[in-house]
Amino acid sequence: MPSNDIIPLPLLSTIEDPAALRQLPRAQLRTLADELRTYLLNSVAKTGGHLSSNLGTVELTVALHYVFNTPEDRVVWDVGHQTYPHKILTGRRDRMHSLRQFGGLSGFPRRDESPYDTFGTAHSSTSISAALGMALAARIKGEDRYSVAVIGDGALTAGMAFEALNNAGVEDCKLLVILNDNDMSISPPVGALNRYLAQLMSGQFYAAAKNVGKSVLKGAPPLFALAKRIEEQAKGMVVPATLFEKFGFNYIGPIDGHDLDSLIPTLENIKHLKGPQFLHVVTKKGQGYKLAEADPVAYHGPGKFDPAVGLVKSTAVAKPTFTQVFGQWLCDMAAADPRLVGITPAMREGSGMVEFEKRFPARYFDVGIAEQHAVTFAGGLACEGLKPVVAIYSTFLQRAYDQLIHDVALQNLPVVFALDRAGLVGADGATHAGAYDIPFLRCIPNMSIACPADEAECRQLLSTAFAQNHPVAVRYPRGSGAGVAVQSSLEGLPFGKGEIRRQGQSIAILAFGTLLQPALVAAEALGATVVNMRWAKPLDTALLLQVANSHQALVTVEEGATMGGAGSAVLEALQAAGLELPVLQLGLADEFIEHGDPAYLLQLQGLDAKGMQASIAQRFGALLAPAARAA
Ligand SMILES: Cc1ncc(C[n+]2csc(CCOP(=O)(O)OP(=O)(O)O)c2C)c(N)n1
Ligand SMILES: CC(=O)[C@@H](O)[C@H](O)COP(=O)(O)O
Ligand SMILES: [Mg+2]
Repeated sequence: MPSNDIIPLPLLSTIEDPAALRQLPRAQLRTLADELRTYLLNSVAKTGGHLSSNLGTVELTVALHYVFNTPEDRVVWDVGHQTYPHKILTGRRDRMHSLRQFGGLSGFPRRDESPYDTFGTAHSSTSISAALGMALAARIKGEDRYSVAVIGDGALTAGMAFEALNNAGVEDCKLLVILNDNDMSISPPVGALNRYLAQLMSGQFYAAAKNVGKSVLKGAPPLFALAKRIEEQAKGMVVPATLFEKFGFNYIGPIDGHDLDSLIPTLENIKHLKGPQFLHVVTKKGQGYKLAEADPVAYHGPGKFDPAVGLVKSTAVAKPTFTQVFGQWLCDMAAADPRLVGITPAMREGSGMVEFEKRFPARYFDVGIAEQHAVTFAGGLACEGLKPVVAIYSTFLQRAYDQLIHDVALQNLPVVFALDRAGLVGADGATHAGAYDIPFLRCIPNMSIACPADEAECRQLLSTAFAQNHPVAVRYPRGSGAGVAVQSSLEGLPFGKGEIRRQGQSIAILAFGTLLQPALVAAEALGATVVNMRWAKPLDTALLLQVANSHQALVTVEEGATMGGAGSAVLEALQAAGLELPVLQLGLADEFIEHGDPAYLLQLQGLDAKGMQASIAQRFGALLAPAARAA
């Protein structure tokens, strides 16, 4: 397929903002949506990004900006991974080539990027709460505008979405919740809600009302109101109210989310209704690009590809990622120990659990986007003598903090947390960075935190964690590491023990996790000692004190927030031992770190070998040998 530079996009190229879109005659919107889809596909093929969800929201985006007076009317996109069409129509078309790259457009809505991005999202299931806040603010301030939340069927499974529905259903405000139901999360959706939506869709008990509704929705508002009453009577007689009506919403749908002739009149009519409205829209993930329609999972977040060819499996022998190392360990340990159960909150692929599900279906639990539930559920399993492994991205564990404390740690339950995406993640940026887990975990009693330095240690420390009788988190980053060969043994490393990796003098670098590799390089130039600490909690205090007593200065290194992190733990331990020794803490600065190439971001944080060397030389230059000072 030719690139966007040479594909003629006569209509799309005239739309610099939604006001221009609203000037178009309705008859032209189909053409606009087609051009938008073409542009989107070509653009994401060049940058990589969340493709299939965006292909599925093209018509909905056109319809929303056409019918509503954005940005006066507020549209909040849940997760926000489906907002590329929205970005293209709201003045950012020409910057799509910079998507998810350093200094470029974010892959998610950002209030500082555009007034049309009404709320920052990326973690799911926040849209209804935020839109309700906006709707009630409008009511309080006497402003006449609509607030719209667009939420997917996957995101709707989270408790937070239901907390918001529960609150919204009794409020008299201009709130519209649009359920974008594509019958997919990242992987196939799970749970009873999904079954219920399928039932609604099957139309078995809703067909009559729906048909009445459909003709009504195309009519003028007064007619609509009349027919709505007929519809309600019909529903009252023959069908139970939907779940959403029980919550106090006026339920409308399901309607075809790719049919602008359904979407636009329906939305126009909804604008005249009073009270909270719930519109059920049915879309297809990957719509309009056959390969993505056939495999929406693979095209959920692909890298760059040629749209004419599609995704191609690389034949090069690649280093295994930490995720793969975890996935293999999980299967091996499950084969060895029947007590092991694996839990994922809707991240089967990302967390490396595809094979585990195939081999151990009875011990595999995808609980949906429900991190809080996942953690407490693990607690329950552990109470009964099972050994739960919760595979969860560091950033998403933030959701389940109280559950971690109250339901697991306080009861000292043996749950293993396989914390993937610890540290910087790259293209997803600040919302997804696993920057805070060491600080937020290490203050919890009973909790331990392992920080493997490479792939081999990752497997070993998972085994160590699994052998404990209390909660342990093993944190490892996105992608691959040093490429250290992983052994097939399930033997663990000693609990809470580090090791000296390089013996130097004057200065000792204490590395926590994968930054051990650049630390070794920096130490070579500086003549410094390097300690692979392995555990942020418990700290190997014996080793720490031994090193502290034999060096003049310490440097701590971690890919996580410096504030309150492993370096802080070292300071606390030194203080407790009454040792006064200068310590330089290297880690992520007290700022949100934007999207970009992870290696470049680490460099900007001074966490590559050169950066570490420079910081150490600057702070402790006087302690270095003259040759090292000059290097
Ligand atoms: C709290 C949280 N957990 C997990 C994720 C990862 N995640 C992003 S999109 C997604 C699936 C969302 O499904 P749905 O809302 O139906 O949108 P679709 O991808 O189908 O468009 C998941 C699990 C997240 N962003 N936030
Ligand atoms: C939107 C979202 O939360 C996920 O799709 C996320 O972007 C996946 O990240 P990984 O690519 O690291 O699995
Ligand atoms: Mg979905």
